[in-house]
Amino acid sequence: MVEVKITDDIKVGGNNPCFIIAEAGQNHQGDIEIAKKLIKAAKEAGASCVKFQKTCLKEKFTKKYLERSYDNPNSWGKTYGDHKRHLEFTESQYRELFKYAQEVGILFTASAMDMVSFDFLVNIKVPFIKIGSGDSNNLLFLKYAASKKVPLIISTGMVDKQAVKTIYDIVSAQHKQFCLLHCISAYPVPFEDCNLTVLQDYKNTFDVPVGYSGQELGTAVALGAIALGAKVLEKHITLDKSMKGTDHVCSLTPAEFKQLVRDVRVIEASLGTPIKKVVTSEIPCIDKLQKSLVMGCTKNKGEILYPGDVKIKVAEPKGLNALHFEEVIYKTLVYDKKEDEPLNEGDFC
Ligand SMILES: CC(=O)N[C@H](C=O)[C@@H](O)[C@H](O)[C@H](O)COP(=O)(O)O
Ligand SMILES: C=C(OP(=O)(O)O)C(=O)O
Repeated sequence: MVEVKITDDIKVGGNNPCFIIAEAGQNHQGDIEIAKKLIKAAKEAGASCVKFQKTCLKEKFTKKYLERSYDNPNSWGKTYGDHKRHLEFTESQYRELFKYAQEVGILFTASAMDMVSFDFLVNIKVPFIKIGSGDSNNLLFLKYAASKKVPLIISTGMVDKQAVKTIYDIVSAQHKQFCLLHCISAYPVPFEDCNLTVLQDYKNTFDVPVGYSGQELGTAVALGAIALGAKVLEKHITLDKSMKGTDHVCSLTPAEFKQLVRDVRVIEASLGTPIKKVVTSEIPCIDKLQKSLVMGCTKNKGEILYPGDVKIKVAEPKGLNALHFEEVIYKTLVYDKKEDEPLNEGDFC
């Protein structure tokens, strides 16, 4: 069973608890104080890690793309470049946030949106690096990232299964310290597009931990992902869904995130074993309400028990488990029995 080692104490996959990433992304509005509040909120919500997005704009985008007009209610500038420059923290701000997260006591990382950002994140020694869906077709980058031998969490939005296989082959040729996240890149994702059962296919196909990065509204789908075996879960976190920015609408508030973490842990605890058996906690109910075999009428020693003579009731004291009904009928009573008396082994032959 492949496990991905994030720190000496934290491993992902196998029987380890689901690794829950609070994706602060760019919900900080370009304001480091809001970013710190998001880090704190992620910690208080019980997330395993808080994550931002690191971009070197001229590495990720062409000049022309950065010059294109970005005129919409979520924009922080006239052009896409102005918008992204407003949202991008400097390297020294990243170091400050990393340090703050350490003080708060939560793992900190970012998605590397390009090779320059990847190198920076390796350099500051984040515990793992996320590669977002924007790079799920960027095989050159994935190969480069894999060659650096740091743990990776790779999202697979915007591509099909064939491409995901290629990602798996490229990265696993270098090492198996990576996870693959099923993801649909829409903000928000319509529920009917989530295709959560892809997770089962990923589990059957790939020999690395799989998880889910969800951009749909609410927490129900994310919880479904846990039930389907997600070992990593990523959801956006925001201080306020009505803030300006593309991702706030499909993010969770700190209170919602906290509830999500609690619910994830409940589902994990409840998945248990696929072996159906009677468990200890059922014994009081068995004693109180499970039915057993009793006499349906008064009969004497030597008489035959016909179907109507044996009843199934909640009884005190109990008779044989009612599952044995068929084994009792047409047997001969060894003792006299009154109506409602329990029928036990040894009472018939
Ligand atoms: C695919 C991808 O990178 N998606 C990211 C992760 O989910 C998003 O957070 C984008 O950065 C965000 O939606 C971009 O918004 P705008 O373009 O308004 O800055
Ligand atoms: C784009 C990202 O993630 P995802 O593809 O999982 O939404 C990211 O983490 O930057």
